[in-house]
Amino acid sequence: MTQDDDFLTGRIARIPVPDHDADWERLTTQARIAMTRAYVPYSDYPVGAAALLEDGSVISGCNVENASYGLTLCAECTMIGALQMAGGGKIVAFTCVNRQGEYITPCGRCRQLLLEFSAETMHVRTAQGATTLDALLPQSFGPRDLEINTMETR
Ligand SMILES: O=c1ccn([C@H]2C[C@H](O)[C@@H](CO)O2)c(=O)[nH]1
Repeated sequence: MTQDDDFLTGRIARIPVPDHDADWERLTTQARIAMTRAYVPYSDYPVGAAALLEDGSVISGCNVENASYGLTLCAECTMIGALQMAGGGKIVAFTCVNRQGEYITPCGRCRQLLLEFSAETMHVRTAQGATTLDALLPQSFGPRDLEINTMETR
């Protein structure tokens, strides 16, 4: 097993925030793999999301649509559910891609979902490059305002 395989399966500790294109590329690979699991009979727009957690593990998700269109779960939603089911954790880096492998930025609701499980320095890779969740969701209201530690709630 190569170091890349270890990264993809979340078995090795990583630096807190990807500094290098190669680190983002590995995370994006996980998002692309997740995208292939999407259930998108209505939009035909598959999305995959992947997050690197503080402990070095990687969690991913795909969008899951519904005949009642508005009930669609974005890839970020299923990823956050998977994160909690896997024992919780804080996200230090996140990325999201479409079928073409292009970076897309999370919708408004999903920015708030991500905030709930974010490390304070959480970075997001967008088509414009790496940025912070704070930049995508300025003046936010989240668990830190309620002095809730997301790791202590389970
Ligand atoms: O960040 C995003 C943006 C869109 N979608 C999904 C929702 C819907 O299934 C499809 C088209 O909007 O893309 C996501 O999963 N994540």
